[in-house]
Amino acid sequence: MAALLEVRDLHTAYGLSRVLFGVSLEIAAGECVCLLGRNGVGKSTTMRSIMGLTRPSAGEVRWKGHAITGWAPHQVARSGIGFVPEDRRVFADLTVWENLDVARLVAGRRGDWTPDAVFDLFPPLRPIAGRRAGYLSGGEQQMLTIGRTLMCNPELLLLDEPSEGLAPLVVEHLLQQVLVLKQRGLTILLAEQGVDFSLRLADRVYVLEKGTVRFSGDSAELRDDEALRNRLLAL
Ligand SMILES: Nc1ncnc2c1ncn2[C@@H]1O[C@H](COP(=O)(O)OP(=O)(O)OP(=O)(O)O)[C@@H](O)[C@H]1O
Repeated sequence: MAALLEVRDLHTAYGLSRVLFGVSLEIAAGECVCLLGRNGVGKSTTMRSIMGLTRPSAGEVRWKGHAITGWAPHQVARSGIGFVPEDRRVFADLTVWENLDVARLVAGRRGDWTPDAVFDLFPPLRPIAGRRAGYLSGGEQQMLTIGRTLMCNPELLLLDEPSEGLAPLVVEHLLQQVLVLKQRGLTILLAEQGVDFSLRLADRVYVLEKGTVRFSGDSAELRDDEALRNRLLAL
């Protein structure tokens, strides 16, 4: 299995506060991989380190066989990695459609995604295309943030805690929509605390604990072994 993304022995700190202590992981093209683990174990920091938003102090990020460690976030994005951050940043004063169109203008990557294709994936956004994004619900904002990232035509999508703070029904819809992306062959790295959400989506998981990988394996292994799940995730 040739890795599309390879993270090798990543160490990252915020000032003097060390957060990652040698995280390594791999994702092959078309895979959906999940980073699982409790609050504060370093899932977001791993994603931020991949994106170049927080510079690792040691280790390497390789994308399609090339080292991209230390690249600026816009260079990483232009190389084909899209990031949907935890805090769902939308341009509140722009309409839904404008939020999507802006992404197309800055993307600099050719591909199939258009606002119309995003509305096909997320039908609830179509009737509110003219509404300012600041007035959307949490679920609509999450769809828009994912849609905006898709407009940059990524080959790998990093999704940070997409289900956080959303009602169960909204999470279920979101899960179906991410499954569609997976079925279309998009490679996905997901960070989640929601174990059910993750295990239904992911092919493989990495469980993080205090900035290290405590377990890696097939999702089915965790799904079928309650004792292992309890031990790793202390549910
Ligand atoms: N900008 C920052 N400055 C200082 N410390 C930070 C910063 N961002 C995160 N941290 C700390 O780094 C640690 C790991 O945080 P991180 O967000 O990567 O964890 P996480 O597993 O994604 O959890 P969460 O679900 O809370 O996002 C935490 O102790 C957090 O307080």
